[in-house]
Amino acid sequence: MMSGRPLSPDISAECASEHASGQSAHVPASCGFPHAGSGSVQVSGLASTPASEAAASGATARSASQSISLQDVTLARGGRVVLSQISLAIPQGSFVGVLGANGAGKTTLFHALLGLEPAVQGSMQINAQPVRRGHRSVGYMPQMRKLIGGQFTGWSMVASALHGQRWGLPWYGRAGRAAVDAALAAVDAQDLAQRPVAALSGGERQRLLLAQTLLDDPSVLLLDEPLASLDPARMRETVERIHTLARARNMTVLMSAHDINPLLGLMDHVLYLARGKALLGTVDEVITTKALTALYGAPVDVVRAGGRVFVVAEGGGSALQEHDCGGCGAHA
Ligand SMILES: Nc1ncnc2c1ncn2[C@@H]1O[C@H](COP(=O)(O)OP(=O)(O)OP(=O)(O)O)[C@@H](O)[C@H]1O
Repeated sequence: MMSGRPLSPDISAECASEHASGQSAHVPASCGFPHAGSGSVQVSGLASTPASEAAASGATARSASQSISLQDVTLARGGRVVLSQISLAIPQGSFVGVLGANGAGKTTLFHALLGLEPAVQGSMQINAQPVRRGHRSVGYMPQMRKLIGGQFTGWSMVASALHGQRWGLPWYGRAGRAAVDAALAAVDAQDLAQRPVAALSGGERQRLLLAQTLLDDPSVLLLDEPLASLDPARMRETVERIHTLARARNMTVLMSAHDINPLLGLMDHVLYLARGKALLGTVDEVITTKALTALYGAPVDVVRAGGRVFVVAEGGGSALQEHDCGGCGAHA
């Protein structure tokens, strides 16, 4: 078994030199290199098919019940391939944890599904329609959330996502106001409506941000690290809240995270990104030493202890980094 020393805070230099040298056997799993690769895609479960099989069988992975489907999709940022020839299908109503080290491509994937980053190749559908920008059935909580300052109240902050204006002033109308009230109620945040956002805790702000994503009653929610900055108890509470909402509304949720543990028992599936590839399946299918070693192309150990899961790279260091979790210990 491999030791679990915490990751070096400055792993980027180590990753860069390993990558430049072309060595793969000892590349720390946490590097998550953008990888032009051979196009091999490892996807399991969920009616997902390796790209080659899909092509051979003529399967298109499209059906009305599929919420998100990707066929042979390659995504790049800044001219570098981040995800290569990914094919997968996620049924409506699935609660999916999107995992991967820094730079693995979680945000890139979300941006692509939002129509913000066109695919280099391949096709993407949401609700059987080609992905396009401004899809109202897709709710999105971005990773970098600037603190809204001043005396903005919780209600105003949620309402600001409605984009209503009249005579240069915010104008939401009766339906808009009702939508804001309903969204606040959905996340149990009515008590935050009249409080200044600047005076709210991180967890309370997260509830308001979640309320914003619900305004258009989306069928798909993309949540980019919604657990960042939360303490472990708040993390679990947040995941449970989102899970309950998703089940009640039959929403598909993709939630990126650096720690799988707050999601355990609630996720239907894990989408694990590494080295330009994706592995989709249940926790028991994906979070295994064999599956992750194959995905990373380097030895990775999955350790289960005390009801928690730890993914440890060879030579120590967690394959996934903790996020704002000082002293949590190395875990996936
Ligand atoms: N605007 C950009 N221009 C060029 N490259 C980018 C840009 N944004 C991201 N990248 C690169 O694309 C790769 C994937 O980044 P992405 O943000 O999707 O990763 P991530 O899995 O969300 O990482 P993290 O967990 O750190 O948020 C990284 O190598 C990153 O440096």
